[in-house]
Amino acid sequence: MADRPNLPYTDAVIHETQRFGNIVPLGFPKMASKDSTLGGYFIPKGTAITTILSSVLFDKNEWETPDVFNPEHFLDSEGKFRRRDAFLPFSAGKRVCIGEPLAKMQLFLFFASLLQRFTLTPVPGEMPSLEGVMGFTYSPEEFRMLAVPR
Ligand code: HEM
Repeated sequence: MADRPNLPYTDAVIHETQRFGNIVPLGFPKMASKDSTLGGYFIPKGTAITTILSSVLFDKNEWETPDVFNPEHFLDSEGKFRRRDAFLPFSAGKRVCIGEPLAKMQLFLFFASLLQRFTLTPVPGEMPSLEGVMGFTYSPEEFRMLAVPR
């Protein structure tokens, strides 16, 4: 496992953006290949199943402020990055996202470089909506923002 990048707050903001952004709320449908029991529920062979990652990314028992964008979810009392078991935007288990390491590396490199060069702010009077658009993925409504060179 690679070391964590040495910018804990940036790292925490990116993780919180992934948690709050919840861009793959429903997984790809699967089918139980044999009779199984999961969490006390009997699942007969042939049952169609999908994950609902929103249920864990916004779980009130896991997150201090599940419905608020709060990078502190990923910081300990000394400001160091802390992993959270409920951070599962790439799902988990056998069918976990195969692109997770690549996506994480790119998100960090892209946003760290962007934020080193620009200050991003909303256009005055045009606060972006937090309501997303549901399709195959959950994406933000179109919005404008200002990128001011630092
Ligand atoms: C922020 C970026 C990404 C997110 C949030 C994401 C999320 C996910 C999730 C939740 C799944 C599991 C879906 C399910 O079966 O329930 C998945 C599967 C998958 N992802 Fe990603 N993904 C991302 C980027 C990528 C990238 C960059 C690649 C390829 C380079 C990739 C390739 C795949 C593939 C091939 C699967 C299917 C794996 C399997 O069923 O065995 N993803 N992704």
